Amino acid sequence: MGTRVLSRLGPWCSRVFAVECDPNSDPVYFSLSKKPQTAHCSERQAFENIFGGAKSYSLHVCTDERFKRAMLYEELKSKFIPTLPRGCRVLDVFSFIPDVKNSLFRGFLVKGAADFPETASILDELVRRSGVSVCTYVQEEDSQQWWQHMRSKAEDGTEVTVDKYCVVPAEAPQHHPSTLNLIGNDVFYNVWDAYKVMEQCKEKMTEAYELLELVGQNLAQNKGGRFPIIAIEGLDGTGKTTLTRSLTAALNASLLRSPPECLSPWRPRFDSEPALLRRAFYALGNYITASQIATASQHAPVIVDRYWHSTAAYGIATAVSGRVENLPSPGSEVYRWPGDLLRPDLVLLLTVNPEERMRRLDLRGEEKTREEAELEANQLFRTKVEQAYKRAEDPACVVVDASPPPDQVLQQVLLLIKDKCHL
Ligand SMILES: Nc1ncnc2c1ncn2[C@@H]1O[C@H](COP(=O)(O)OP(=O)(O)O)[C@@H](O)[C@H]1O
Ligand SMILES: Nc1ccn([C@@H]2O[C@H](COP(=O)(O)OP(=O)(O)O)[C@@H](O)[C@H]2O)c(=O)n1
Repeated sequence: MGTRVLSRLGPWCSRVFAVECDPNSDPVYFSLSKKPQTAHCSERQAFENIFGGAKSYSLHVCTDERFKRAMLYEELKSKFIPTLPRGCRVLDVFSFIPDVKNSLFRGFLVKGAADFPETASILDELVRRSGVSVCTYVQEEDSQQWWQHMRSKAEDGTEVTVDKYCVVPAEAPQHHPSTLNLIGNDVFYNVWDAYKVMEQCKEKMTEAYELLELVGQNLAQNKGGRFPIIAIEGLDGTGKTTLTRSLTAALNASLLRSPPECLSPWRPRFDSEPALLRRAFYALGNYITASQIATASQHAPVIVDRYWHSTAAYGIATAVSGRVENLPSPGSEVYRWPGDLLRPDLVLLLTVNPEERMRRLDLRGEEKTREEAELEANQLFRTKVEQAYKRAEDPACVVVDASPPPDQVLQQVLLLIKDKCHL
């Protein structure tokens, strides 16, 4: 178990736990105590709901190395969880120290596992894995209290219960736990932070190696020319491609995109990697696009189809679970622009209502990225992406109603550009 982590981030028993049962309501929060404490009836009911009538398990990825943490989490999610019998219910569980950045460990609560003996043996196997801790939740009959047993393997291979704590109710923290690790895991605020992530997999992935080479060649030039730079943002299907094309013709501009064309062949590969790598890929793509913008803006206005705000808005909305209210509040540092990335002069956020967006996507009928497919199925996620866009600062997004016909949207945008960029 991650002793180094626990010494840096405090002992296990000082952590708070959050179990998410339903994305539309608050998680159930609990902490640990050596001494039993009496819980109110409603709190006992909440524990009953999350742990169920029989023994439950929780798995926590406990390492402060972000790369290892991302890989282990993905492995549990994609390889281990699908092997559980259908009758088991799996809930997301967080363990964290309130208000301490980067203290979040993600994991899973497996409910109903005791009904399937084979599940217990699979979970037992995980006790041996470095970076993963396994706990069981047991209700003591006489006291009706739930106890968390933290398990490990002794050196001779026999299983031992290392520690045992009473599960007690905890207050909801001020900020949702899923916001604690955003910086440096889901959003990168300088090129080197994303670069370091990519470096960790360059031995195993030739795509990562080649991407790093490209970034290295494109970093020198990062100052805009004398022509304005206009980024067009919005959810898929809001009309970005249509508008960027007509705008480029109307302004005699250069059209660029993020990720840039040169990264297109590697995109499917990174889209199927764990979130940390996927985010690092898109973050680095912005720096390559920035270098192309720097050159192009010396000769003509530049239109960019998606840029940094897409990377940040999708990254934040994917990582922050549950309700829109769980997003970091407006003004939070997560909505800032990276200091080392070429800034656009104007960012336009295209918005249309969900029905119209769906109608347009159906008409287009193309293949979608996995993230876009999830987005389509999930109205809550879409709302979070749009909210994150709207909270971006310096430059903020100027919201454009993109529901009128294409030509009207173009005229509206041309007026905006004339006003803001004096073109
Ligand atoms: N203003 C508009 N009114 C009606 N349909 C539109 C409009 N803009 C785009 N479309 C259509 O909607 C679909 C999605 O537009 P597209 O430009 O590809 O969006 P995005 O690049 O944002 O995913 C396309 O079939 C396009 O022809
Ligand atoms: N600059 C960018 C562009 C895309 N993306 C990611 O790419 C996905 C959307 O890209 P896309 O190419 O499907 O979008 P459209 O250009 O089709 O609207 C989102 O899921 C984002 O996570 C990003 O992170 N940063």
